Amino acid sequence: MTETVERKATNIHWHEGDVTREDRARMLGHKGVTLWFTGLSGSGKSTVAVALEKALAARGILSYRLDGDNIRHGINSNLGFSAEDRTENIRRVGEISKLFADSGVVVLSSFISPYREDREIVRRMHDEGELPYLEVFVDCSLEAAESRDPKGLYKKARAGEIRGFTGIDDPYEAPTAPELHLHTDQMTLEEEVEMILSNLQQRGIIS
Ligand SMILES: Nc1ncnc2c1ncn2[C@@H]1O[C@H](COP(=O)(O)OS(=O)(=O)O)[C@@H](OP(=O)(O)O)[C@H]1O
Ligand SMILES: Nc1ncnc2c1ncn2[C@@H]1O[C@H](COP(=O)(O)OP(=O)(O)O)[C@@H](O)[C@H]1O
Repeated sequence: MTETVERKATNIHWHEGDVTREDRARMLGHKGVTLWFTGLSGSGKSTVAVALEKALAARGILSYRLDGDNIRHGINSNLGFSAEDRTENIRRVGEISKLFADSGVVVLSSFISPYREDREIVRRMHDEGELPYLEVFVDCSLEAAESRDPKGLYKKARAGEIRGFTGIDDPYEAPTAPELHLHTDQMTLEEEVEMILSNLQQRGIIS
């Protein structure tokens, strides 16, 4: 099991159930998987996840979105944007994604997740749990993301009102071997959704 932080509890034991992951997949008619959308703010992570969720629902496939902004309102409301907090954010949402994927859901996790090592830890968590994990690089030039600026955050970052903003004065380490690579400044949203759906079909995750 991946130990990414020191475990404080002792005398704890894993408890197996009688209903298996395969049983759950049979009930749902598809397997669980985590699709991990990584990219700059404004690259299109949330937009693609929302459109994909809709397309999956139309096919009777249960998916669930985990989104940086939303998760930071709740379970991760005690985390900011320092490197340490971003790492802890990704560790927690990695574990949450793994639980959802184990339950049989198609998990759509959208987080900037700027550090390669943090993303690799999430991948390893899934590998060790024998759960499919697909990294989706939502790729877009900084210029395009900044010109979209859907929340006005780049403007604030340029004005010095936000410090440590990814792409401006904080790093983004691009994936080197993502399973899927979307160029959202060159493709349409429909093409992006279609590309993901056909990849999931090819892998036998959905029919
Ligand atoms: N300093 C700084 N850097 C980057 N992003 C910032 C920052 N401050 C606030 N925001 C808003 O927080 C959203 C990113 O949260 P994430 O949980 O995805 O970030 S991370 O993965 O921990 O890096 C991000 O959402 P998206 O624009 O959807 O990516 C922003 O809305
Ligand atoms: N091909 C595309 N794919 C995804 N988003 C696009 C595309 N073209 C334009 N956009 C726009 O880019 C913006 C992306 O914002 P958002 O999805 O919130 O990004 P992120 O979640 O990565 O911060 C939206 O306003 C969206 O309409």
